Amino acid sequence: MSVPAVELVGITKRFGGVLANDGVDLAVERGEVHAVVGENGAGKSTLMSILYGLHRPDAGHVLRSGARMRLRSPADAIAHGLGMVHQRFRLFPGLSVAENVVIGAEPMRRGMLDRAAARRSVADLAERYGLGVDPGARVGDLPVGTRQRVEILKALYRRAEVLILDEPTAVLTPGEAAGLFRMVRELAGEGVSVLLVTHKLNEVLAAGDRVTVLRGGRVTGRFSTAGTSADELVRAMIGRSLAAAPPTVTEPSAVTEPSTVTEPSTVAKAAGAEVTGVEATATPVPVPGGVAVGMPADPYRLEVRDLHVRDRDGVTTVAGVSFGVRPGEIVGIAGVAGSGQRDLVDAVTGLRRPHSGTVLLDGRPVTGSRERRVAYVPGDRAGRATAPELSLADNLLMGDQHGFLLDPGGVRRRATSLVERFSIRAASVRVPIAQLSGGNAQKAVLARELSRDTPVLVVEEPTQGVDVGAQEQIHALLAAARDGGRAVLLLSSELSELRVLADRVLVMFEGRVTAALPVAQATDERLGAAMTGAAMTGAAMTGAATTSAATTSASTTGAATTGATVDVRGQAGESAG
Ligand SMILES: Nc1ncnc2c1ncn2[C@@H]1O[C@H](COP(=O)(O)OP(=O)(O)OP(=O)(O)O)[C@@H](O)[C@H]1O
Repeated sequence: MSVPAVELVGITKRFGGVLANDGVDLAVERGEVHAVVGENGAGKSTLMSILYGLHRPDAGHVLRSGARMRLRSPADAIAHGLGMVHQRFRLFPGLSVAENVVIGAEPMRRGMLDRAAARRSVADLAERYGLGVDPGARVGDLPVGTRQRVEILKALYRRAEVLILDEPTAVLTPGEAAGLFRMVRELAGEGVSVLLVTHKLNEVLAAGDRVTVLRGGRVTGRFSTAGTSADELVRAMIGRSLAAAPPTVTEPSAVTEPSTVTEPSTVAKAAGAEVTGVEATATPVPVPGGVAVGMPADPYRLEVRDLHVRDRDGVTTVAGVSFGVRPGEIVGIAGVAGSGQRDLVDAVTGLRRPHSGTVLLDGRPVTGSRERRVAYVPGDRAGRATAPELSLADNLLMGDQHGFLLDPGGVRRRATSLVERFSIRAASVRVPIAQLSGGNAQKAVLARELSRDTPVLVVEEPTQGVDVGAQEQIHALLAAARDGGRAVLLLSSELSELRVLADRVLVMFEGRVTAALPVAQATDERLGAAMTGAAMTGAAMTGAATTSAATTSASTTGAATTGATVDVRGQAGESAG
């Protein structure tokens, strides 16, 4: 047998009382795609960080082509031919692809950056590995999938022969993910070894050669992907099959208050805001107690009317979007990154003031804080959802502090109960949330927001970075929130997730809704076509008409104009609509 390209031997790493890696052995052959899987907190990131020189192990060592490496920092790892592509890219948006790739290792000519040489070598590399990147393009103008290739090019430019990819498809569309894996296979064919950390077992089985499974810091399985099923991997990961023991879930906070408004606004109807062809097919959702919610006749809990949002540079990112979400309904939003869905969510949650248009909760336009009526799980967990230096307990309470100000015992009790209910793994509720594994921090945010007693729930990428067992649990919780009568707006780049959870799926492209489909009609083909603007599907026809109809209506109908402008200027909007 050949000498492995890299070999981790007996790696042990503790963080205080937490044993993150416990005598881990892992060998990666030259030209092999080796997946590392395991539930949240299993120790995958810690192991990769040790390999990349970001953490020092307490015991064990790392061999490169059979020779022991000294890894004091990433610079040592890079010098030994290792490269890592993190989930959060480290690129300068204002610089070109070539400048980003060579930065820190620039070709110089008479003391100056040799731009021509930089472009040439980046173009050569891109060509050699079939990366399809224009070296002269400005990184800020590139889609996410292409930015990721720039990160990979950066590593290859530094002569990486072992590439660590940390959940590389978390930010990619299905098409981009397929492109990435074609490229990964190409790289492997050229002799590059790829370490792939992911929660997506279909990717592991499709793109990997071998798999190492971690659980509680130890290796619990080694597989060749040939002849291995996803279920075998799951059992090694979580100790059971997924179907064997579905989690029992109780709705954390059923919303019982009745809606205050009984009719969707006539203005909205006149403007075509109700996407009729699709609404009529909405299936009633039975709930315990025999009451059906989500009936076509139910008024909207959340309604968006002819919303326009502009970014800081004045560019329109949401261009006339209208839809409603009824109690007991999950409306999914799909779209390639940058299609306006993030700004739409910002406007719905009150984080961004729309340029025009209205957001209504239970029929009333909202202007100020939505904190107490809209629970929100942001996609950008580290940036928006948590205060990293605060404890897990404090983070579990954020937004709900008032009741607990004088009751530290209450804070701890509530936190402990959420930790149990959501199976959050942490040494204690007192540790800073930054010390939790990515998936466990994500579960904490979901626990906090799902347990808040709000009629509307807005969730972005709920299962990004969480393990398969937790994915199942989170899906069950979202379904329970829906069945308890909440209106749920779900943004997800996982089409399969939208299909499992949503009652209807809206697709956004260039700031508009290009498809509005009941879930039964939301095939990959239809969604894919709408995501690239190639087709207008189902009620999107109406949706497109909605834009112009609403504009006309807004300019000719006094009530509509009032509704829109009152909301935008932040004046008392309660009487409008
Ligand atoms: N800097 C740190 N300080 C304290 N504890 C840490 C630190 N980094 C990781 N841990 C702990 O080590 C354990 C392993 O975490 P790690 O991030 O390696 O897991 P993971 O398998 O990558 O999880 P995920 O899939 O959620 O990203 C967890 O219990 C985590 O809380």
